[in-house]
Amino acid sequence: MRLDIVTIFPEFFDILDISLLGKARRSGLIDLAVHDLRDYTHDRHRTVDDTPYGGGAGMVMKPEPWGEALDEVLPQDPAGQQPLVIFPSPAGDVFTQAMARELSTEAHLVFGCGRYEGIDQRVFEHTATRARVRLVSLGDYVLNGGEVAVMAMIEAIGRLVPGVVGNPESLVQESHENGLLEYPSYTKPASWRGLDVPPILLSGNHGAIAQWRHEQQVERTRRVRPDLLES
Ligand SMILES: COC(=O)COc1cccc(COC(=O)c2cn[nH]c2)c1
Repeated sequence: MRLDIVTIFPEFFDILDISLLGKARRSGLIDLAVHDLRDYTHDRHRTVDDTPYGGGAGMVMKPEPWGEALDEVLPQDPAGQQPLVIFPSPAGDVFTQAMARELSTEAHLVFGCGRYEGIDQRVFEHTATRARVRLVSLGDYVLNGGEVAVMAMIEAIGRLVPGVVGNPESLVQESHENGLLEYPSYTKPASWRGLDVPPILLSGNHGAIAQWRHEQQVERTRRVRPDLLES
């Protein structure tokens, strides 16, 4: 999988060189490139924003730098499948585990990190003439920019790319993988500060343990996220 990120804070993504994704990058499973939007400006101050037409507070990201950055990142002659360009936005489709699973099968993802009051609307319109474009929301709150959202999405997507996580089994019993929240987990010691591990987990009866864990998932989901039981 090829990942490109366009941002005015490229150093924000240095952390992707370590941990799981660092290993996936070194093994060639994931090919990541970060692009500084300011490298596509031509004035002395490397300006990426300007005042909004129609007035109002704040600044809007200029279309020209985005156009030139995406000229470089998007294939000129999209022979194969068109890349998918994702812009984090409060106005986007909500990011879910199902979306992460779907996106983990893409060959080429491009992430555009907005800042200020947003990106000039024509960037989305023009990019849609040469790639698939999707606005994606992490939730109903506002961040100062797309970088944090992109980091979260890359982690959620990257760990689903075959080979990135050592034991694929560990991806199954997870919150949201089977539509339910995960069961509570325990490890040694069997008793800690007067708190004991549920005896069923020490019984060695794997059928009963699986049943208990499923019951815990349903009970926790009903209590914390009843909306997940409706779908
Ligand atoms: C139309 O989209 C744009 O112009 C993108 O521009 C911006 C501007 C500021 C902040 C962000 C980051 O996204 C969020 O705040 C966000 C995503 N999920 N929940 C909150 C993006």
